[in-house]
Amino acid sequence: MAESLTIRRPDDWHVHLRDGDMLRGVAPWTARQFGRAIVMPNLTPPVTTTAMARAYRERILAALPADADFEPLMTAYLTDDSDPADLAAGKNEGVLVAAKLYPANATTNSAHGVSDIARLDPVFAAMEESGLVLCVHGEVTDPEIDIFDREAVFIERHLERIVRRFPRLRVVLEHVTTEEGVAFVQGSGNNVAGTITPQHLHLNRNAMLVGGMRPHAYCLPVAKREKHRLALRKAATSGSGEFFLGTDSAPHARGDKESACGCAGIFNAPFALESYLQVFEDEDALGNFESFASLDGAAFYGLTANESSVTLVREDHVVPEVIDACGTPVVPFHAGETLRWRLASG
Ligand SMILES: NC(=O)N[C@@H](CC(=O)O)C(=O)O
Ligand SMILES: [Zn+2]
Ligand SMILES: [Zn+2]
Repeated sequence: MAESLTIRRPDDWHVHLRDGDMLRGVAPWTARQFGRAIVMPNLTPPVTTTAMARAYRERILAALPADADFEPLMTAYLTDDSDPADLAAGKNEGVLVAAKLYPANATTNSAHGVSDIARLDPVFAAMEESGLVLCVHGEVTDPEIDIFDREAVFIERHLERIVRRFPRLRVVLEHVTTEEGVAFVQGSGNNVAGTITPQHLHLNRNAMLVGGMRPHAYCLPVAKREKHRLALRKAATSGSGEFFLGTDSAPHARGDKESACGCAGIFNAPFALESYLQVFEDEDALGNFESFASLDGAAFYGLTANESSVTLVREDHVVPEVIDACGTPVVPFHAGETLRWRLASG
């Protein structure tokens, strides 16, 4: 039984770092584990332009210790008014790495999202041309569609068309939660990939709803049936390059989650690697962990893997019940549970 594991320093291909005090409270947790991260733009107001992404990048760097070994990779939030020329310029100037498609009102701070996706075709064309990656929150918001079906329907209604129409556009189906999502990524060319969160590898919908409603297990897309969780575990641990690590760490104040209308999002940044690693060990796939965490995402984004490394050691530890994010209490994923691995050095 392996007692320690050393891998290239991993990257997080989907994270919410927020802004202000919350940013200062949570960004160090991500920078501790990851060399780079794709930073989501769903602030209020959202980060919609190259200039806003540049300014946000500066705020992130200012929120971290000067010696942090961390590079934020910036994204722009697509809206009905996105300017293809500005996005292409952002990519060419090295400010933007990706742009994010949120269907309007799909998730936290997505009220400005896109109302008619087909109208964005000129934007997708400019992204395909300039090499900007399209990151997708893949859920329809049609009130007729059951929340547990929203990912599968999004793929049918929108994603298949986008991928067919823009065959050179690199597309990431973020936080895949269904076997349909897994099959879509597997059935597409190598310009299409998926990120998988730790929570969707650990939790099914029973974990959220049986024996009491657990707001800290609620995120979007919502956890699905057990068969979907099993499909995700298989995809993540398979060693294929098309699925890679994206935590979707999404902190909300404890009071906003433990509420009559609780916010969606799970704060998993503090022990994300430990959480994923436990899954790889349980699936007998420790040998594929480095490729999922540290190699495949970089390769997809056309970046080289990090030079430095991190070591995880086998050591039981209890996850704190609450973490103080510069004055805001936030409940971390696995709060109160014992994890088997611990990040030793980075
Ligand atoms: N995942 C979530 O449940 N919430 C995210 C938004 C998102 O990624 O959809 C957030 O910003 O809080
Ligand atoms: Zn999302
Ligand atoms: Zn997210």
